[in-house]
Amino acid sequence: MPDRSPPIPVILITGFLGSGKTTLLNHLLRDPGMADTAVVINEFGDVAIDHLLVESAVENAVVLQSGCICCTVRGDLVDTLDELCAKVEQGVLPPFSRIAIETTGLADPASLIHAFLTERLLTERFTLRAVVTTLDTANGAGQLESFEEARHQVALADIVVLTKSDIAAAGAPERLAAEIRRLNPGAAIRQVEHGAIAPDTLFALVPEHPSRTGGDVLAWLNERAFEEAQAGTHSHHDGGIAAFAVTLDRPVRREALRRWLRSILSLRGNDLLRMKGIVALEGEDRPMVVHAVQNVLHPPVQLAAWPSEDHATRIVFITRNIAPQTLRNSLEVLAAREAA
Ligand SMILES: Nc1nc2c(ncn2[C@@H]2O[C@H](COP(=O)(O)OP(=O)(O)OP(=O)(O)O)[C@@H](O)[C@H]2O)c(=O)[nH]1
Repeated sequence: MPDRSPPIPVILITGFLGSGKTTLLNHLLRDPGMADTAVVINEFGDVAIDHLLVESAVENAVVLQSGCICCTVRGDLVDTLDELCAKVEQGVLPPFSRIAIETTGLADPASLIHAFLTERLLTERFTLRAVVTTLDTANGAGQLESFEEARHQVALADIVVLTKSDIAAAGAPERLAAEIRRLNPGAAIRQVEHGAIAPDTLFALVPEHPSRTGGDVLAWLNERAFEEAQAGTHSHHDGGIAAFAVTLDRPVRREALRRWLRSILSLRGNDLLRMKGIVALEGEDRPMVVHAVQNVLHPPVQLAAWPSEDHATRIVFITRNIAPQTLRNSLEVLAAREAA
């Protein structure tokens, strides 16, 4: 596959066991606009079943059978996507212009996201367009309370699709949406019955990752949602997950930012579920966009210009067992040192 072609977008569909991933995927694949989608379905256990349930694009489905995608992702994912590209080159499979990956219900999507950010064979050819998490409205609250995987799936989502509201108690979608906003204030939330949503409508909910060429950085950061979440009440069933925004009104030196990122990721990377920010650099009029998922830092991107009048540094965090004040303090120390 030529390296110069634009990266192929990847849609990651995750969500707890039975939450409606396959139902949603089937519906999306029925849309003519999704005809050139390759589907990768991860199975847990010896017997691959889910790919039999995906109705369309079956000839493009590739099943990872060597266990849970979240444990063995690197080799498997690279091999699988390689195999897919090779089959296209050999004319065995039709060309595709996007990939949809359905994970097992017990997958922690962090390892997959890591792979797409760090694995050269993947970063060269693919770009993660959206992480879509299905959450069963009837059972979601209990799953979030009992299973760390379910909390991570929600914390790392760009879009949470609330399924099965047709069979849930009255008020359940609103209660669950409040819980989701607390875990991941930046995620878009959409109630969908039996997977019935058009792909264009679904993906319009996610701004693309900002790059040198633009992108809606303010929508991507969605900092206001984090501030509102901070102001809200806190539950005792959150597994130590906190979502908050930190702002700094003094610019920081490029080198100091680099050191702060390195130390925070190496010391607390595992508990830093997600970090996104726009940073004012001392002596420079173009801000830096930073983005990390656990201990993996996406290469920082310097934007051509500030996206609005507000030139303050804003960083949003979703953390596990890290007090917001700890991160706030470390950033303030960074800024104060620069000012000294
Ligand atoms: N009533 C109702 N049932 C739904 C809805 N969405 C999915 N289902 C049903 O829920 C069951 C599980 O859906 P799947 O799409 O197989 O869920 P999944 O997340 O792929 O399941 P696993 O792959 O086993 O983790 C199926 O019987 C679906 O028909 C919905 O919005 N309402």
